[in-house]
Amino acid sequence: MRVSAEVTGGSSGIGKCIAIECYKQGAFITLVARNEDKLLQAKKEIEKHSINDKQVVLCISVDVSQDYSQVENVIKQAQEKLGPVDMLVNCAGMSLSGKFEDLEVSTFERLMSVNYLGSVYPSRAVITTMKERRVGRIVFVSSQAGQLGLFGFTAYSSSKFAIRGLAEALQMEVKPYNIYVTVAYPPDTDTPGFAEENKTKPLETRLISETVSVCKPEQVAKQIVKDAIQGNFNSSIGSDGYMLSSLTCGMAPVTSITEGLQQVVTMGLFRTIALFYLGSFDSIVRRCMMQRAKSEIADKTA
Ligand SMILES: NC(=O)C1=CN([C@@H]2O[C@H](COP(=O)(O)OP(=O)(O)OC[C@H]3O[C@@H](n4cnc5c(N)ncnc54)[C@H](OP(=O)(O)O)[C@@H]3O)[C@@H](O)[C@H]2O)C=CC1
Ligand SMILES: CCCCCCCCCCCCCCCC(=O)[C@@H](N)CO
Repeated sequence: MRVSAEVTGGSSGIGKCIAIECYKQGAFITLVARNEDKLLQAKKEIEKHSINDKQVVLCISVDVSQDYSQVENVIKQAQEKLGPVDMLVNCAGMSLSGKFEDLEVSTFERLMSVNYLGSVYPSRAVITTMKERRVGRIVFVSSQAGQLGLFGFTAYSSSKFAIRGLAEALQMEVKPYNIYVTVAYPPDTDTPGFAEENKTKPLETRLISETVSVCKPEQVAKQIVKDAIQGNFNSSIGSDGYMLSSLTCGMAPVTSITEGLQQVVTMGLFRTIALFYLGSFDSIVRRCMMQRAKSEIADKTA
C-alpha cells in the first residue's frame, strides 16, 4: 500500500526533516513552500534516502497563507498525481519577536496569517477526502511558545496558541472518521528559521528561551512523525517538553489512560516547578530593564 504525506514548509528546517523521516518509511512526499530553488534543493536531498525506486517527491510552490482557492487547487492537483493525502503536516511558519510596542501591527497580521491561516487552508483542503476515506493524520506544528506566553512573543505566541484551539475542535469532529490530529510543541530548534529569528530577538527572549536547550531538527522530526503515526494528540520533546504538555493539558483530548493518569498525578508538582520558572523569568526581565537604565545613565553622563 502506498502512503502519501504532504508537508508544508517541507523545503527547510523541521519540515524538511519530517519529509525525510516519512520518505525513509516509504511514503510518497509532496513538499509545499514558496521558493522553488529551495524546494528543488530539498527534493534532491530527500531523494537520497529512498528505500525503493518507485518513491516520488513532488514540489508545489504556493504561499499557504494567501488565497484559499489557490491552495485548494494545487493540493487537488497534487492528489491527482500522488493519490489522496494520508498525512498532512502543517509546518510552514515563521517567527518574529520584539516588544509589543516595537512590533509593527502588520507583524501581528502576518504571523497570524502564516502560522494560523497557513495551517487552516491546507487542512481544510484535505479534510473532506480524508473523511470520505475514513483515514488520515493531520499534524500541526505549534511551539513551546504555544504553551506559554513569554517576553517578545506577543505576536508569535498568539499565532501558535490559535493552532491549539483549531486542533482541539477539529479532533473532536474527525475522531469518528478515524482521523487523528497531532499538535507538536518543539523547543528552540537549530534551523535556518531559528537563525533568522535570532537576528532580531530581544535579550530577554533569548535569556528566557535558554532555559531549554536547542534541539536538532532531525530529533524533533522523528518524534513528530512517531507521535503522528501513533495518533497521539500531543507531541513534545525532552523533560521540559513533557512537563509543559502535562501542565497545560487543559481540556485537550487524551490518547491513553496512562497519559491521563500521568497528567492527574503530576499536575500539582509541575505547577510548583512552573512557579519557580516564572519567578526566574520575571527576574530576567527586571535585570535586563535595570541594565538598560544603567547604561542609559552612563551614556548621558559620558
Ligand atoms: N526552529 C525553531 O526553533 C522552532 C520552530 N517551530 C515552528 O516549526 C515550523 C518550522 O520552523 P523552522 O524549520 O525553524 O523554519 P524554516 O524557516 O527553516 O522553514 C520554514 C519553511 O516554511 C516555508 N514557508 C514559510 N512561510 C511560508 C508560506 N507563507 N507559504 C508556504 N511556505 C512557507 C519555508 O519555505 P519558503 O520560505 O520558500 O516559503 C520553509 O520551507 C514553524 O512553524 C516554526 O514556527 C516551533 C518551535 C521551535
Ligand atoms: C513545569 C514547567 C516547565 C517550564 C519550562 C519552561 C521553558 C520555557 C522556554 C520557552 C522557550 C520557547 C521556545 C520557542 C521556540 C520557537 O518557537 C522559536 N524558536 C521559533 O523559531
